Amino acid sequence: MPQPIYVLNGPNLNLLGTREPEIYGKATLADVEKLCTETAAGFGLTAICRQSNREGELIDWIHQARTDKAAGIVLNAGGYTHTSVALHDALVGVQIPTVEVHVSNVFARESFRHHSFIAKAAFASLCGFGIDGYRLAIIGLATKIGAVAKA
Ligand SMILES: O=C1C[C@@](O)(C(=O)O)C[C@@H](O)[C@@H]1O
Repeated sequence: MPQPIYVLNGPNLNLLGTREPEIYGKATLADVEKLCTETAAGFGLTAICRQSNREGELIDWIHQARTDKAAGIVLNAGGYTHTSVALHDALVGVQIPTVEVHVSNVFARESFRHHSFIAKAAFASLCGFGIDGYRLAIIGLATKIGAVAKA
């Protein structure tokens, strides 16, 4: 079985496509997950895609990623980005290379979005590329872990 990477989306990202489309665009979570699955496959990786509106469930999946020997995590923690010490601690606890992603450019928005508890536990952060940020995150993660693009 190809090596797994976890793609985790947090609260309200199930509403992508209908939620504030002027900020988040019109693509849906299903579009995000398809993009991630295809991009990961291009590097011989399997994207395990999950979304939850609950902090504890996201933490459980971060722990699960270690059990599954995941090669990496792509995480859009949504609003928990700006509040969750517990998600930060989970990422530090599992020591799996992580990329933080945001659909919107959080630094061009309200000041309460300018701080991320995830960033300190991630090796890279991407924001403002729309859903293409997930594709870019997987390419960067693949490079970091030495996964080779399939011909
Ligand atoms: O829910 C979200 C989505 C978000 O993570 C993004 O993808 O742009 C940015 C967060 O500030 C916000 O709470």
